[in-house]
Amino acid sequence: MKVAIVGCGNMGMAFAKSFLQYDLVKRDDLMLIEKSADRSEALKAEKAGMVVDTIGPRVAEYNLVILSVKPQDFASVQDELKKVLQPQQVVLSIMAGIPISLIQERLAHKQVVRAMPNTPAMLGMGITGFAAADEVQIGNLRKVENLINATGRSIFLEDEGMLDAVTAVSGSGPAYFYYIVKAMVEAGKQLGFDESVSTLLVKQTMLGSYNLIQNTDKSLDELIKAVASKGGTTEAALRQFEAGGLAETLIAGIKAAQTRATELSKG
Ligand SMILES: NC(=O)C1=CN([C@@H]2O[C@H](COP(=O)(O)OP(=O)(O)OC[C@H]3O[C@@H](n4cnc5c(N)ncnc54)[C@H](OP(=O)(O)O)[C@@H]3O)[C@@H](O)[C@H]2O)C=CC1
Ligand SMILES: O=C(O)[C@@H]1CCC=N1
Repeated sequence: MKVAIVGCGNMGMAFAKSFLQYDLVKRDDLMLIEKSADRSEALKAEKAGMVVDTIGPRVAEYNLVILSVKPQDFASVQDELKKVLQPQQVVLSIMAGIPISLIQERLAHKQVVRAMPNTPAMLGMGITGFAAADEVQIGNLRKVENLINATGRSIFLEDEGMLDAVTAVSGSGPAYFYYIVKAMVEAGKQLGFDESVSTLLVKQTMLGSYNLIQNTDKSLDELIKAVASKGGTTEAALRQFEAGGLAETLIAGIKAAQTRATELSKG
């Protein structure tokens, strides 16, 4: 399969590297289209594929074209892409917010898949929600799904409308996790640990707790209860979180991310 990637930043490269790692795409069959000169130099040094700075006629030779520029940059690629796209090609967009119908209209192209991955894709541990236009041939959809699965796990959504919710929950999710880790590390520092010790305490706690979630049949409430002894320390912390509306704030933040995804769809 020949794959062209338009915009080779964090996510474009996470995809490229996963495809190469699982040998789903050969280096010679990968075209990396990147505008930034610094980034292009770095990509050339990595020898991950052919690096070019603009969309040209050769893009027509690729089976799949991945759009991984920022949503705000879609306008800067749509006209050049429209000129070269062929009906049998598939476009896979990972741009937040922008709906399939708008991509189809701007590119005058029918076979469009839309996906929302997350940065753990860099380690092959991502989770991606994806949806497809009715016009995407089933064989093509399977091929795209296989490529996405090289970056981790995936969920096919019949209802494209839910992709903005995927964006809010798991697309942006890694940043929420880092934010909480950072606050816990800061708390450890304020309690007297130096940064490295505090970071070790928090990282190992997160790793162990994640594995407990994965390896138990207890619910999250039961897991919390198993830590929070009656009249003990955890209860004191949880009471403070409740008083500060921590859960409500997190939920409101995630809803704000969904609202922003919907705004991005309007360009
Ligand atoms: N980061 C994340 O966690 C996730 C991001 N996404 C989506 O993935 C997309 C990419 O995000 P991310 O990888 O973080 O962004 P990056 O900024 O890291 O990568 C985008 C790259 O595209 C380049 N670019 C911009 N315009 C063009 C152009 N006309 N031709 C070729 N290259 C161009 C940018 O260059 P320059 O910097 O010079 O503009 C940049 O290097 C976004 O649409 C985002 O919504 C989806 C899921 C998760
Ligand atoms: O913040 C963003 O807009 C992108 C989409 C999901 C994660 N990063």
